[in-house]
Amino acid sequence: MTDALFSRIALIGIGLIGSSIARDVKALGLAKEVVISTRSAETLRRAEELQLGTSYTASAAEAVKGADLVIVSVPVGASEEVARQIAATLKPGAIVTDVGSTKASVIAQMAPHMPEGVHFIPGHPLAGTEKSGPDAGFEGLFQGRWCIFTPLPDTDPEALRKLTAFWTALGSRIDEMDPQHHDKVLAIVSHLPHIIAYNIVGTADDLETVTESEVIKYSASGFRDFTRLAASDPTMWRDVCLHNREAILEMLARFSEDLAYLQRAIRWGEGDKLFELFSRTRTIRRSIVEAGQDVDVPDFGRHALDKK
Ligand SMILES: NC(=O)C1=CN([C@@H]2O[C@H](COP(=O)(O)OP(=O)(O)OC[C@H]3O[C@@H](n4cnc5c(N)ncnc54)[C@H](O)[C@@H]3O)[C@@H](O)[C@H]2O)C=CC1
Ligand SMILES: O=C(O)C(=O)Cc1ccc(O)cc1
Repeated sequence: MTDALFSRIALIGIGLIGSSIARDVKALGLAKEVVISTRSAETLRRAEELQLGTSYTASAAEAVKGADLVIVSVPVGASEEVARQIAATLKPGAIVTDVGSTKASVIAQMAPHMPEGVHFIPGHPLAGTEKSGPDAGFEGLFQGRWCIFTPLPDTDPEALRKLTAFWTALGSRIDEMDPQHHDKVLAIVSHLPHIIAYNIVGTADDLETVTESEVIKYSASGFRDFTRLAASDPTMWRDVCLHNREAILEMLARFSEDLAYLQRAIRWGEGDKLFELFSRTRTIRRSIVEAGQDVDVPDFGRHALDKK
């Protein structure tokens, strides 16, 4: 049990990420009160059944009243709507943060609504799974994972220190970068892999020769990993694609170019080119494993999930 870092925390959105935060806050005693708010009445009721907080309200404006820390965990496309709802009732001196997978767009949506005296610090925990909703969350999701902050230029160092202490208590390692850099890096390491997964599973499904039963029957291979990613929440990933458009399109263009190179090498039987690339990528995988960043399975948090 850690000392309470905050008197009152408001969690807006209580799906996979919000509910995982709630579980950790409760287990670690990081706040005296945890107010939960979410748009859907059914999800709010489920959060209450799971006893994820100390009080529950459908109104985000009500939820943030008197809160020292507000964490917005909604699909990135809903960020502005939430910012508008909470702006007038935020406590002076409160820290407002988010967990969205894209950062420049979230800042553009939320920062203009933040009142003077409120500390808005955008964040992104690099931890999650393909599941969604309050039942999908679990204690320890953020343990050993990166949490990236993209602070605005005039960010109060004391507020940043408090938010760092919060995520550190959840077991995260903290990094800071500017939002544009974040969006480019995440486009290649997270957004593209999901888009590729959605695409390859869609293509397989469209192929007349690969019937549904064959996909299931033979998926105990690399394809299975793609189907896990392709099972990720459609609303969340629609929003990521629409709100990191430029960086994703840039990375997709590079990806397509490199794929064309590979295609050409296969067509012309250029085995040396294929061998050179496959050797290079194998080295990358091995260096990740050696750096201790591998979790045996290539996804975030799978260990903890498997234990459930
Ligand atoms: N799923 C993942 O693995 C990760 C997701 N993220 C980011 O975290 C955020 C939340 O994702 P998840 O928890 O996975 O999603 P989720 O679908 O499990 O939960 C989303 C929550 O937001 C609520 N919500 C939706 N629109 C709302 C609105 N307008 N006002 C109030 N509540 C609203 C939903 O009722 C639900 O409680 C997203 O921005 C996502 O990009 C970040 C890291 C990992
Ligand atoms: O399930 C997986 O493999 C993920 O990649 C989870 C994930 C999804 C989105 C993020 O912004 C961060 C992590």
